[in-house]
Amino acid sequence: MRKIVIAGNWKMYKTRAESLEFLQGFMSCLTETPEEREVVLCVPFTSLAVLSKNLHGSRIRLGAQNVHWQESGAFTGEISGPMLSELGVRYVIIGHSERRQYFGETDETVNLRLKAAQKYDLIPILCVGETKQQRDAGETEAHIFSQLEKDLVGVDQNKLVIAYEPIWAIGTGDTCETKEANRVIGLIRSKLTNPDVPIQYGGSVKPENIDEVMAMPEIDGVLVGGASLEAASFARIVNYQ
Ligand SMILES: O=C(CO)COP(=O)(O)O
Repeated sequence: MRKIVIAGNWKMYKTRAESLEFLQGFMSCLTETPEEREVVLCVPFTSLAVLSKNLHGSRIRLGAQNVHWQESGAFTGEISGPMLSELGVRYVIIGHSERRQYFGETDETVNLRLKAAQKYDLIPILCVGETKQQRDAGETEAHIFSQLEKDLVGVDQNKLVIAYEPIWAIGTGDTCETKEANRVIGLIRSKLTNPDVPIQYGGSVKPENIDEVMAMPEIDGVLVGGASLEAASFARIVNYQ
């Protein structure tokens, strides 16, 4: 059976104090959530330590938003697998479209980061997705298949989550039609050697559309940006019907 993974991607939001405040509110809303749903908070590096300390004994998992492929070295501004593992981090987002677009991340570096994450016992959440231009040109499938082919070379599909995030649906309020997201995710699954890899949908997921998204048979969870920043809103998403 495929695992359900509901993850928040806080991006570059929340100070340490704001993170702690969120956690207190969020934990009080989580009591009813079915145990089999994995709940993950992918937070800025500066909030990892304080959340790790306060998550002790909780079923919420901690996630980071990037990891370098070397164990240590002269790589200013980067973070390594052992640094994250030591803090109790279990998941790490890799290849988010914002990293690919603004920070020169390529399929080659994404591949290196995926393998490094697994080496240090972190479960990577690999993000793939097309631009509006690619969609309009009918290139959605070709683009995503090319990303998967390059990104997944040598990656263990037993320790992996994939997020389908159409770039045009991120932060725009313009959600991909749930049936279309379900179709693309089915295509992604057809390219994997392990059909049980959880595949999430990401892009303008909010309390108003979560039930419809999660009713789709191919969708195994969500990667949520803006709506994960507020405790009640993310709790409603985690507690989908
Ligand atoms: O990029 C995203 C999650 O990684 C999606 O962001 P939004 O939910 O704000 O559209």
